[in-house]
Amino acid sequence: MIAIPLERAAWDAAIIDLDGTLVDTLGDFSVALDRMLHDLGLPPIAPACVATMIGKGSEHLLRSVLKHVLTQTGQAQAAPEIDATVEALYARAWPSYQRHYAAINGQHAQLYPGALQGVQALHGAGLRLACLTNKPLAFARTLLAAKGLAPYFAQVFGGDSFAARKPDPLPLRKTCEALGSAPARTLVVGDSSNDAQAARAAGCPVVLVTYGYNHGQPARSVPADGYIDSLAELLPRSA
Ligand SMILES: O=C(O)COP(=O)(O)O
Ligand SMILES: [Mg+2]
Repeated sequence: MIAIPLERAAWDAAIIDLDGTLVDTLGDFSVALDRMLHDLGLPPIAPACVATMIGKGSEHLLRSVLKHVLTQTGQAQAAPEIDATVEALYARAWPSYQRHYAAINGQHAQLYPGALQGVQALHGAGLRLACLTNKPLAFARTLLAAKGLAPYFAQVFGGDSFAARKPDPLPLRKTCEALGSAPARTLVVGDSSNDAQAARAAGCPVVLVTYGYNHGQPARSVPADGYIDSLAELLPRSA
C-alpha cells in the first residue's frame, strides 16, 4: 500500500534509480565480475552473492567481491591480511572490470516488468524525469539507450557525477537542482536503503520497489513512504 498521494498534481518531477529498479542488471554484473576474477586467477562468484553487494557503486562492489572470493578460497586468513590483499589486487581489478563491463553492458540485463510502462506514464503525465544511479555515468547512459529508456529522462547522473554517492543526499539535491524541482515535490523511486536514506535526508518522498537488490534484505524493512511491486503501479490516478 502506498502512503503518499499518487495524483500527478502531487509531483513536479521524479528521480528514478537504475540497477534493481528499472533494469535487472545482475547478469551483467556477474559476467563482468567473473571475467575480471578470471583475469586475476581467482574463481567465479555466485550471482546470489553478487546481488547482496550491488548498490553502493563499482568501487564498493569490487572490494566486496574480492574480499568474499579471497575469504572463500582461503588465500588470505586474517582480516587485516585480506584487506591488504584486496587493495593490492584492486589496481588490476578496476581496469579489467571496466573493460569487461563495457563489452557486455546490457547484454545480460532485462527491463523489469512494468518499468517501461511506469516511466512512460510518469513522463506522459508531465513529470520531469531524472535517472540517478551509483553506476558510472557512461555505463548508465549506454544501458538506458539500449533498453529504450533514454528518451524519457531529461537528466542522467551516475556514481561519478558528484562528490558523493547515495546514501549521501548530495546527488539527490544536485539532481533536484538540475530538474528545477523542490525536493518535497520530487518523488524518488529506488530499490535499496541507499535510495531511501538519501531521499529522506534530502527531503524527498520515496517509494521502494520490492523486487530489487537491497543488500539481501526485504525492501519493506527499509523506512520509506511506500512500496510497490511494479513501476506500473505509479500510474497517476488522476491521469
Ligand atoms: O552501481 C551500483 O552499485 C548500483 O547502482 P544503482 O544506484 O542504480 O542501484
Ligand atoms: Mg538500485
